[in-house]
Amino acid sequence: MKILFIGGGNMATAMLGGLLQQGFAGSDLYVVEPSADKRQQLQAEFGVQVLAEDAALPPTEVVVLAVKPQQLPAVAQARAAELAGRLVISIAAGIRMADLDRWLGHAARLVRVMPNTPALVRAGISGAWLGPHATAADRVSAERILSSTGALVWVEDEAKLDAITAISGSGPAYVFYFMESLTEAASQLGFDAATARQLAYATFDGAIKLALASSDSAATLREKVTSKGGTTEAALRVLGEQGVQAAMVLAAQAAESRAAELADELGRQ
Ligand SMILES: NC(=O)C1=CN([C@@H]2O[C@H](COP(=O)(O)OP(=O)(O)OC[C@H]3O[C@@H](n4cnc5c(N)ncnc54)[C@H](O)[C@@H]3O)[C@@H](O)[C@H]2O)C=CC1
Ligand SMILES: O=C(O)[C@@H]1CCC=N1
Repeated sequence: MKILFIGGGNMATAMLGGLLQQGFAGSDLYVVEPSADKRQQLQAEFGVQVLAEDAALPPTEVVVLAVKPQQLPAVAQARAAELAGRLVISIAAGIRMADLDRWLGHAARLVRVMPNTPALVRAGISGAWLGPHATAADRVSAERILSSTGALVWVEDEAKLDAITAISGSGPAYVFYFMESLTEAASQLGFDAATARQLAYATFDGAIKLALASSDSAATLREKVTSKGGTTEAALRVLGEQGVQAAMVLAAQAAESRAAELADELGRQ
């Protein structure tokens, strides 16, 4: 299978790294990227075939649209004829199939995907939706490509990608926010910046490894830390009083609403 990426930024780099680790040959992977620096870097690091922005697209079975959402209308219109007949995988946030089809001027065999940045270290999770014109074979191809950067969850309708965006697409930022918050708490309890960071990061790392290795739920693991009348109970009481869990739910709902709004805004182009 030959795969062409349009856009050679962070997400394309993560996917290329994963594909090469999975056994794809650099000679079967192509990247269209306007930045000469990025092209040189991609070629040196991965041995992939690089092409300038206005180059004709080589014949590949799959094209991954990996430009920013705001760049996609122009890219889709410019590349419409060349994309006909190929499996198109779009990782652009907030670009709906109906709009992409309109810009292309034809119905694409599309798989829409919402990845996340831990893909950069092969620890991503992507949500994917199989468009109505894509085939069972397209689903297998997409699965092979997307699993190279981590786990994959299929959703049954396109709108569910907004919920995926709210949980795992934006989710790494929520985790980093909690990491920042625990680091700040450590600083306020008197540790220097390096020690505060070490204490907070190691705590997240250890807790996540423990949760993944354990058959206990997160709630049970939390209870196992919490001694009756002890320190954790005192801390969790404050988190409860401050409504942290309710705030998390509201935050994810806000992200989901914004995803739909963005798709409406971009779709007007
Ligand atoms: N960063 C994130 O957390 C997530 C990003 N995404 C999606 O992934 C897509 C790519 O995002 P990143 O890799 O973070 O962006 P990026 O900015 O790192 O990469 C985009 C690349 O496209 C190139 N480009 C611009 N115009 C082009 C053209 N006409 N033809 C070919 N290439 C062109 C740019 O030079 C740049 O290297 C976006 O649509 C974004 O919505 C999805 C989920 C999470
Ligand atoms: O913040 C955003 O809009 C994008 C989508 C998911 C992660 N970043």
